[in-house]
Formats: sequence, structure tokens, C-alpha cells
Amino acid sequence: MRKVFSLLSYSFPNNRLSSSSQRGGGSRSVASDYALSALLHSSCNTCYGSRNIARNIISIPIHESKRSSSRTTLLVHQRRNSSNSKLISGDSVSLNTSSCKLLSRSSSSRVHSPKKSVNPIICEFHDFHKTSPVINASYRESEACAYWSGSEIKSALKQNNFCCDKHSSSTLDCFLLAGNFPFVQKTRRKYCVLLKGFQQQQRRYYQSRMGDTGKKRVCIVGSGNWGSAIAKIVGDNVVKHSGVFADTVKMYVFEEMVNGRKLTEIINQDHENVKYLPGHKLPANIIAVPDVLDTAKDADILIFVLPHQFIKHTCKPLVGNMKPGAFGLSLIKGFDVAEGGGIELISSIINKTLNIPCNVLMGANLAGEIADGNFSETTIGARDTEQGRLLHKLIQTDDFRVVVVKDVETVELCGALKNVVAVGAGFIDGLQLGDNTKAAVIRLGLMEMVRFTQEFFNKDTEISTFLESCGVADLITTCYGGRNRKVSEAFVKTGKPFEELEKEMLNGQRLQGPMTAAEVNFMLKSRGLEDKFPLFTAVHRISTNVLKPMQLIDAIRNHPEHISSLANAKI
Ligand SMILES: NC(=O)C1=CN([C@@H]2O[C@H](COP(=O)(O)OP(=O)(O)OC[C@H]3O[C@@H](n4cnc5c(N)ncnc54)[C@H](O)[C@@H]3O)[C@@H](O)[C@H]2O)C=CC1
Ligand SMILES: O=C(CO)COP(=O)(O)O
Repeated sequence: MRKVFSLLSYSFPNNRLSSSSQRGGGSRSVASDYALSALLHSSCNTCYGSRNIARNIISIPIHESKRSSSRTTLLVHQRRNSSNSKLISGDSVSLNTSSCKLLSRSSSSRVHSPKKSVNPIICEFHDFHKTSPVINASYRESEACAYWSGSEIKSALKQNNFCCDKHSSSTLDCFLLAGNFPFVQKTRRKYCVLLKGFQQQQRRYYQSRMGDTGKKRVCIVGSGNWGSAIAKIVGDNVVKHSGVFADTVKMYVFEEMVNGRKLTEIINQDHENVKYLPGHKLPANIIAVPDVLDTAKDADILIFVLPHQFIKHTCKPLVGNMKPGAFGLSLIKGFDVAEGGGIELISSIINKTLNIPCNVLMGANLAGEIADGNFSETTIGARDTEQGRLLHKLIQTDDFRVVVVKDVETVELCGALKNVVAVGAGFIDGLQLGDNTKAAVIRLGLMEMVRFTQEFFNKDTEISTFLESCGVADLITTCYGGRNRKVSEAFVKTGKPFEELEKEMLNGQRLQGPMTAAEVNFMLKSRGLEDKFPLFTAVHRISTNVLKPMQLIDAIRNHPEHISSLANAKI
């Protein structure tokens, strides 16, 4: 008969156990290693006594830095029928460091080779104390080991910075399955160890029984003007494609009080982001969450849509906590100043910080118009065909048409750089110089965008990418209807600084243009190339009051574009 364990762990704040374990065993192993061996041991052990299980579990060692006090309580439940979600028997074991008999490395390594004759056994591991480092450490590993092959497990472990020495590789030669049971509350999780040799069919059976249907879970990191508009689309689309995507979408909300209520509460109860996208109902399956880790830790697809200045600190709690196989989609327009000089793409920051691939979505997409359902287009940059296909499904609607291209960097550069041009266009509006001058600024801006992309990122960039929605179309829409244009016009007309105008005019929404102009200038200056990009340079200098707005015209009067065309002309 198949035996099923359920280990309910409660209160795991202490890790002195680990230190004893490491001293006892003389081993430098990591939590993941022992967590798994302990689970395997419980699985293989013919003696299913609770103390035995408890002893194995508390042998999990933890990284030095996370050790603290001394007390552990394990509640161990056993049940006979796996299909019965209610626990039918229980035991409670309370142990402290001194009374605890710990497994040494050699004794634990013995359990790494389960007997072939042992029936598959499922260990369910519930967490009631999600902040505990012990649990987190073993969880992370369990998450990393969610799917099937030993080599995948090992590579996922590496990604999560767990060391994979010889010892752990034998431990890892097993299959693991992770999933959420419907009866398990949000903060609890469950992990199953299936012994090596478990047949594909049986795996599928358990996978479906556990509610892990392989559907992609989507989350949105950000909930501003664009974040909320894209939530409308994504919320509807995951339901429309319910065979592919899980039907709830968590959305990270930077918590704030609006009219005496928390914004998360307003969104979850009234289904409207009254501050950043008023007048538009969000689908009820969009769940506002104030904690970014809670939002993103279970997600397969993460949509990043924050003002670019907030991306680094928002990602911090997510480091090392990504689900294996997860990937990102950045809707963020801007750059980051690189530590060693130069600038970095936001998708690259996400990729490096979280160790996940990151695609991009950029286009002529004024959020309010998308939320109104007016027809528009967008561009997704995706290197991986499968990810591109999934993202296309997730984003496209009858009135929001998606083109997927592989020229990812150029797509993102277009989105960031057009905001600098839009600031220039706003200056022209403020100076009331008319549409011809503004068209010249837009055209010269486009030429600088192409040149900048070729000079610093991809000399073989496809010009066709600039003709997608992310290029010319976004440039036009932002230079006519965007916030950057509007506030830059006011900058010229009022003489007030951008920070003040942003507060006065945008009700918490953020400008990206002036900051991006500074980031671009940082790059140009460090390479001695300011003269080759007179429009970008003048926009930055005017934004920082080094030049007067009217000097924009002087800066572009002798633009390299005019000079090079003269050199090539046959006159
Ligand atoms: N709004 C639009 O029409 C479009 C915006 N974008 C881009 O999408 C990105 C996000 O823009 P929006 O959603 O419009 O944002 P937004 O301009 O509405 O920004 C406000 C958001 O920033 C959050 N926030 C404020 N302080 C924060 C902090 N310290 N940490 C984290 N979050 C904080 C606010 O809670 C709010 O969600 C930007 O890069 C923008 O250029 C792209 C296309 C269209
Ligand atoms: O990127 C945008 C439209 O595609 C929005 O531009 P603004 O930030 O200038 O409103």
C-alpha cells in the first residue's frame, strides 16, 4: 500500500541545530542537500514513526549567517489515503538542540540510495511560518527541483546559488513534484518527493491530483497608469486562454493610502485603481498584493511595469526567489546607469538581478487609450520563440495587436530613447514654434535613436524594427499625447523645475524623459560623443537649466544629419 506522509512544520526559527549538525558531521553542505536527503530518508524508511521523521527533518543544516535560537517543534501527521485531504492522525514532537540526535554526513549519505523495492511515497511539507530561513532554504530548493530530471534539478539549484557537490548530486537523483492543493492556504506550500523510477504516467496522475496542471501563472510587478491598463488586458486574457494560464493574476501594488483606504484594499474590493487609472474597472481576477515577494515567487511569467527608477529596489526581495523556468516581460522605458560607466538596459538589470530571461514590450501605447479599448499596436521583443508565443497569447486582443520580433535590444532602446525626443518635442510646443519644427525634432530624434543603438548596443540593428510600433509609432504618440511632452511644454511656459511640475500635474505618475536624458548623457559624455548627438545633449542641458529652451534650435541647426547628407549629395 502506498504510504503518504504529511509533515506539518511549525516554528522553525532556530538554526543552532544546523550548526551542531555541521559540527557533528564535519560537513560544509547546504540546506538543500540535507533537506532533500531528510525527505528521502523519511520516504524510504520502513519505520514511519513520527520521531524518526522529525529527526531527519531537523538535520537540515542552514547557512552560518542564518542561525539563531534553539527550539523546534514539529507536528507530524500521518495518513493512509492520499486522496483524503483531511489529516486523520497526528503527533507532535518538540525538540531542542541538546536533545536532538543529528544525522552526520555519513549516516545521511546512506539514505541517498533508496531501495528499488520501496513504493513511491509522497511527503507533503507545509509551512506555517513562511519567514523562517530554514523553511525558505529548503523551499527554495524544493521549488528549484519542481520538475523531473536530475540535470534540470542540478541546474536549477545552481541558478539558486545552492552548491551542487558530489554529495548533493547523488541526493538529487530523484524526481520532485511541487504544487498547491486547493485546501492549502496562501502562505502554506507543499512539496512532494517522488522516488527515482516513478513512471511518467504516475507522475502525471499526481501532478493533476495535486492541482498542478502546468498552467502558467502570471504576475504583474507594478500598478501605475500603464501597469493598471495592462492588467485589464492580462486579466481578461488569462481567462480567455484558461487552458494555458492560471486564472488569477497577482499585481504588486506599492502601498499607499488613498482617501483613508489602502490602495490594495480599494483595488481588491472595488476593482478599480482609483489613483492611477480612474474610471476603468479591473477584472476581478487581478489581485492587488502589497508585498512584491508574495506577488512574484510563484509566477512563471513576470510582467515588470514600474517607473524605471524603482526597478532595482523593487527587485531586491525577489533575488534568489524566482520559480525555475520563470521569465520576464519588461514594459519599462528607461535605462540604468552602470556602475563601471555607461548605461544598462532595464531588461538586462532584471536578467542579471533575478537570473531570469527578460523579454520586452514597447509600443505606441498611451495607457488611457489602451484602457478605453481603442485600437492600437505594440511590439514584443523575444529571443525565445516559445516565450514569444506565450506572450503573444497573453497580451494580444482584437484591439491590441502584437508583433513579435527578435531584435530585443532595439525594441527596448526605442522605448527608452523616444522619451528623450518627446521632451524635446514638448519644449518646441512650449516655445510655440509650430508643427514643422516639431516634425524636424521628431525626425532628428529618430536618427539619433538609430545612431545611438548602432553605436552602443547593436551595430547590425534592423532598421525595420524602428518601423514597428515600438519605433516611429511610439515616437509620434508620445511627442503628441504623452506626459513627457505635456510636462516639458509646461517646463518652458512656467520655468518651474520638472520635479515640481511632476507633482503638480501627474498625481503620482512619473516622468521618464528627463531622467533618461541624463542617463543617455552620462553615456555620451563618458565616450566624448555629445557633439554627435546634439538633440539628446541639448534636451539634457535644457532640462538641467544649463541651456535656455530656445538654444535647442541652435543645437540642431548644424545637426550631423544635415552635414553628412551634404557630404553625400552630388551637387
Ligand atoms: N503610462 C503610459 O501611458 C505608459 C507607460 N509606459 C512605461 O511603463 C512604466 C511604468 O509606467 P506607469 O505604469 O505609467 O507608472 P506611473 O507613471 O503611473 O507611476 C506610478 C507608479 O509608481 C509607483 N511607485 C511610486 N513610488 C514607488 C516606489 N518608491 N517604489 C515602487 N513603486 C513606486 C506608484 O505606486 C505607481 O504604481 C514606465 O517606464 C513608463 O515609461 C509605457 C507605455 C505607456
Ligand atoms: O510610452 C508612452 C506611450 O507609448 C507614454 O509616454 P509618456 O510617459 O510620455 O506618457
